[in-house]
Amino acid sequence: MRAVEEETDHRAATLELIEATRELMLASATTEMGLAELHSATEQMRAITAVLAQRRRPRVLRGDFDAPARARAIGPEAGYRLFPFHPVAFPMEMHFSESGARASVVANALFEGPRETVHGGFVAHILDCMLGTLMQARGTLALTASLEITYHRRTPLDEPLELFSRIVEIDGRKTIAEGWIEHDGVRTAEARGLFIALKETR
Ligand SMILES: CCCCCCCCCCCCCC(=O)SCCNC(=O)CCNC(=O)[C@H](O)C(C)(C)COP(=O)(O)OP(=O)(O)OC[C@H]1O[C@@H](n2cnc3c(N)ncnc32)[C@H](O)[C@@H]1OP(=O)(O)O
Repeated sequence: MRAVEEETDHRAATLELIEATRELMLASATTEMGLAELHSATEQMRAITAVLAQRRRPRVLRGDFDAPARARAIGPEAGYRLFPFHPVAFPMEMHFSESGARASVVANALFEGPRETVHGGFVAHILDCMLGTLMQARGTLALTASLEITYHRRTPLDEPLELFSRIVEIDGRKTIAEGWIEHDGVRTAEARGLFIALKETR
């Protein structure tokens, strides 16, 4: 067991490590350096992996469940970063109002599907995050029961994207939420999700 202060330092250091990992993933996937640099970088990366893998936890670190609700209580000026410890999750920071949420993102080359376009699976991931985290910010522990995505037009890479979500209807344990992505003020994709509040408490 680590002491509380050490734990805080360890999480902060892990955040930096994950940020560096994201940068490494993008650089690796897009580098045009020569053979010698590629072989050397591969060797160095394997050495780093060997060090880190000596002691591992079974799962990726998670944030505190109540953190989005705390950000919502402060207001839209407070940002909540999703999955900061997860290099594969789409990096985004949400801002909550009384009725909804928004975020501003840019999708880089790692998220490409069709040429110059965000992969449809990542579009769904982004929108599920916008809806699901809004539920979480409202203090509801719920799972996505269904998620319908409509792809109106291509969502471009390397361009500013605006994300939105809001609650449409609440009926007992069932909540319908919707979200959308805008580029240059035009909707590229929309989502409508059904969320079921779990019976069990956390
Ligand atoms: C790439 C890297 C990623 C990093 C990611 C980090 C992840 C972080 C994670 C963040 C999370 C992000 C979000 C995620 O990714 S959530 C993950 C994806 N979702 C799941 O895995 C959910 C799987 N499903 C279930 O567990 C159960 O089916 C649930 C819990 C949803 C309901 O089972 P439960 O036994 O509790 O409920 P019930 O049967 O008593 O039904 C209750 C009511 O609901 C109605 N109903 C139920 N289902 C449907 C349906 N499909 N359409 C229409 N209606 C439906 C049903 O008719 C009834 O209505 P009524 O008769 O009362 O009127």
